[in-house]
Amino acid sequence: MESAPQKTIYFGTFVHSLEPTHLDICKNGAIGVDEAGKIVFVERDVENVEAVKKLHDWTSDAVVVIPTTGFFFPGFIDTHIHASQYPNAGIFGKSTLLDWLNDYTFPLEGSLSDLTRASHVYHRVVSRTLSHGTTTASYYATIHVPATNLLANICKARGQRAYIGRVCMDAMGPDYYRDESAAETLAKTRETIDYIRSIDPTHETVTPIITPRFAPACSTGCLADLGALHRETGYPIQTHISENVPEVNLVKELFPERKGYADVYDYAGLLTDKMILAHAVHLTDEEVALVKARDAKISHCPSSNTALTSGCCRVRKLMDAGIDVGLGTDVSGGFSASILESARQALGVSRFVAMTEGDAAKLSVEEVLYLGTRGGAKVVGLADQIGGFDVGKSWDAQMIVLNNVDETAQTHHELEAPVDYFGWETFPDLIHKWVYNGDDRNVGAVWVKGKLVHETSKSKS
Ligand SMILES: Nc1nc2[nH]cnc2c(=O)[nH]1
Ligand SMILES: [Zn+2]
Repeated sequence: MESAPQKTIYFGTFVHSLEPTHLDICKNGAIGVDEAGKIVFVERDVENVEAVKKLHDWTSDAVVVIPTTGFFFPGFIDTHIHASQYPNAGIFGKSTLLDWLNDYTFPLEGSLSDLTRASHVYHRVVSRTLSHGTTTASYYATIHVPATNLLANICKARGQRAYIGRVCMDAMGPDYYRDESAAETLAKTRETIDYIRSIDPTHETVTPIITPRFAPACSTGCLADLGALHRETGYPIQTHISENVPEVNLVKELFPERKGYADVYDYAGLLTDKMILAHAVHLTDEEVALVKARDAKISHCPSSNTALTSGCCRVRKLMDAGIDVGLGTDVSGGFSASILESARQALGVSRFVAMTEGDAAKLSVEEVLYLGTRGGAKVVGLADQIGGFDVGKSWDAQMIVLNNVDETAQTHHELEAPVDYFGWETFPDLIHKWVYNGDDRNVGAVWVKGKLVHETSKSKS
């Protein structure tokens, strides 16, 4: 469901990250958004909408007022998600990465050669991520060009900003699910790039992303070709790195001439400021320095790292090194399509690290919200457009509504949301309650570029 954007004032409390440790909470705010979905003013301590309209010579009557038990928040950015794996979310048993790929993942991905099945899966995952407030996602599809192109169509039609990656793998996987050669990998990747260019030439909504699955799944020639394609086209790249120990050892075996895992990508010309590296759990100090030197980005995927017992990522260390970090759900290594769940898991994992390495490792609620929004925007290369409520940025936002349990209140929002608001909490406390207890029932509406892309039926009034 979409509606055309019109000049609109969003009125009420808004919350967004300014820096990792600074969450800006503005009560009685007013944000003006133009027909192009751009934020044209941000006012604080506003008395009423009429005063704001007068101040800005605003002629449109469109106003969205947040319920008193809610706030506008930037849309979440999922920096790493496998759209094709969504049917397996929650199915992984006691497996670890390499056996999980063979036993659960390749068979499912292979089955999406069937376009009817792919259509079903991709519609559902886009609906689900939008309902969780994800306004931008960096997707992995499969090796199939038609199904990958279909994912691009669906994201474009639904209005979700998306990076669409055709998965490249010529050195791993069953016969029915692998590229026959590096030449085939390159040709099919170009096909998807051309298709996405044809449906969205300026990449307003969907953008191709070059997607070598991970080093062990790609021949040296394939990686080099994709590095050259990146240089030629300037399109971003996504892959996995140092997720679990057997995988790191496999890379040492397969690429003995390279100094390490990060060097495999660097040598191929893939470790650039447009690279999103998922996981980065077991990077050495030298690799952290190399990632920083190349300004490559990291997607932290805590749900997945715990589910597949891959390890505990030292996020504090990465942030302290000055690396841009965002959050990824990594469905279906991760069991949930919600970035709010990833934020919660990031809090938990950082506490496990703190139990052995000291309190400095602990992330705060403010920090994980930063990673899920402004941090994620840097990771996907859209820091100038999304991630916060600044003039000039796009209105990519979600309306968060809490459940008002004050029986004497005049206004009761109808959402049966799982975070109870008693009325005596401080606003920062409410945010903490939302992060630890909230889910998609708290998401009343979602906008991308000013366009309504999701609304829960009960929030319509
Ligand atoms: N979590 C995860 N790691 C990978 N490494 C290579 N492929 C995958 C994948 O699909 N998921
Ligand atoms: Zn992944």
